[in-house]
Amino acid sequence: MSDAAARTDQDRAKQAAADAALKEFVRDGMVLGLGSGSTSLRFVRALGAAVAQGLEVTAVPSSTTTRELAFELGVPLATFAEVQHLDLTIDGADEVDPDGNMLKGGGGSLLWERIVAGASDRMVAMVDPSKTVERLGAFPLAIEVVRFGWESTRASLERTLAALGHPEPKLVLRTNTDGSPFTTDSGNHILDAHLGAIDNPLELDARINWVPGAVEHGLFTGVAKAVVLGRPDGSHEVRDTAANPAARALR
Ligand SMILES: O=C(CO)[C@H](O)[C@H](O)COP(=O)(O)O
Repeated sequence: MSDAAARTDQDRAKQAAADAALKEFVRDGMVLGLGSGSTSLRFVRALGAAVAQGLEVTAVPSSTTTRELAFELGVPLATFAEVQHLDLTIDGADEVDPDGNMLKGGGGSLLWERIVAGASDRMVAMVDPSKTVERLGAFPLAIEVVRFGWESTRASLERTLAALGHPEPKLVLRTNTDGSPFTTDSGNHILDAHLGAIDNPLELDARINWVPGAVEHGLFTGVAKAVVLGRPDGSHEVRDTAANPAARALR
């Protein structure tokens, strides 16, 4: 299959996941968290259409890009100054394992995504088949770091990752197309850790945030309570991941 055909298939699958997430999980009166990334933007467009037809929801976006699109589409928005408790967050993911543990942050919005998901009763992930994996880690693990001393933070992270069984981890400063460092909505940088495979997601999740200067990372263990898998033919499947052992261990 050509790259273009694969992309089209992936686009259709993302659309199927976004449409299904809206239909299966969103109800009148909900306060919603909106994710970031292309699948989430598809969800926001579907949500905007539903709002135009009378659906009543309020939403808290997890990035400036998502906020701008939702605003443009007339989705009623709120900030955390107005609401602190959300019913449901719907977001995309870069990888998801059979327990529902995820790698996120490909779009660089992991910190706000984590805050929005953390304020929600329930988080549901939308994925296409290319995102489902037996073991996380082929996709780089995004680690958001404050700009001050990021080089030293990288060295500390390398030591931590090595101690956790990832010898000589490669941590790459994320850049824009012009080569300048990528900056998140919170003004931080991102280091992408190329680990290859993550055998111990729960331990890694707990340990990375101990490193001074590391603000957040893209390993979301036990966060997704369900995963909506969209397929190129427009069908979908909902996987219940609420029984994730990581979710139990975190409580
Ligand atoms: O975590 C994210 C952004 O920080 C996205 O949800 C993730 O990268 C998936 O993106 P897409 O839907 O474009 O494949």
